Amino acid sequence: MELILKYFPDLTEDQISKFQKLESLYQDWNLKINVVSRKDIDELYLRHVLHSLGIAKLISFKDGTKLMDVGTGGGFPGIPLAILFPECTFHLVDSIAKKLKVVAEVVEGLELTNVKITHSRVEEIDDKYDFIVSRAVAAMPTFVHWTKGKIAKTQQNELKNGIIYLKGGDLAEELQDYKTVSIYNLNDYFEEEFFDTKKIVHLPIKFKG
Ligand SMILES: C[S@@+](CC[C@H](N)C(=O)[O-])C[C@H]1O[C@@H](n2cnc3c(N)ncnc32)[C@H](O)[C@@H]1O
Repeated sequence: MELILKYFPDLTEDQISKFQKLESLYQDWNLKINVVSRKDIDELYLRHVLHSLGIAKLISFKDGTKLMDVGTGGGFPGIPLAILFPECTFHLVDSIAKKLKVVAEVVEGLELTNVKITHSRVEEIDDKYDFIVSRAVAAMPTFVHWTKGKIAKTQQNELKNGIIYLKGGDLAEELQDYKTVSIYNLNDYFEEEFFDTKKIVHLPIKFKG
């Protein structure tokens, strides 16, 4: 938890309490439904919570921003972002119901009122968002295809509406066709070795009505 405060020192009491509760909620639910690996549970705050919050080093979402987390799995990056941005709405989507059971329990345990959960493939979702966030779901061309038509026209934030994706490794080949893409290194924000290879990809998506 100190790790989160190290990089996000201005959290409210309510946010601190919610971040603290995450550990026991995930520990309990992970014993029943395994959604996070054992190693990752031991390093929940580093590998999941802080990694998810990396997005907040790139952009502080304006109140009212509408986001979807595609392939949220156990709730990452959606849950930590929903705690950090209580005035934004988060739609967490995954095609595997079992994982969403854990997400639902965590959302209930934290009394998060800005999170909606849907069991679906993202292709079936018919709505529009300022940003689609994600981590470790599909290669960018596939992901762009799946999320086509789901980005809102009206711009509320300085960063252009589109996809914000947490990715690792060498992205040059995967992203070569996207001329407007920006890549940010998470080790510019966080000093822990875990982030040395981790990046945030921002791909603005033009609205096509
Ligand atoms: C490797 S997990 C990542 C989970 C989470 N984002 C994280 O980083 O911890 C990938 C997740 O994407 C989901 N997924 C894959 N394809 C999907 C699709 N077309 N629509 C919705 N979810 C999908 C899978 O069910 C799985 O939970």
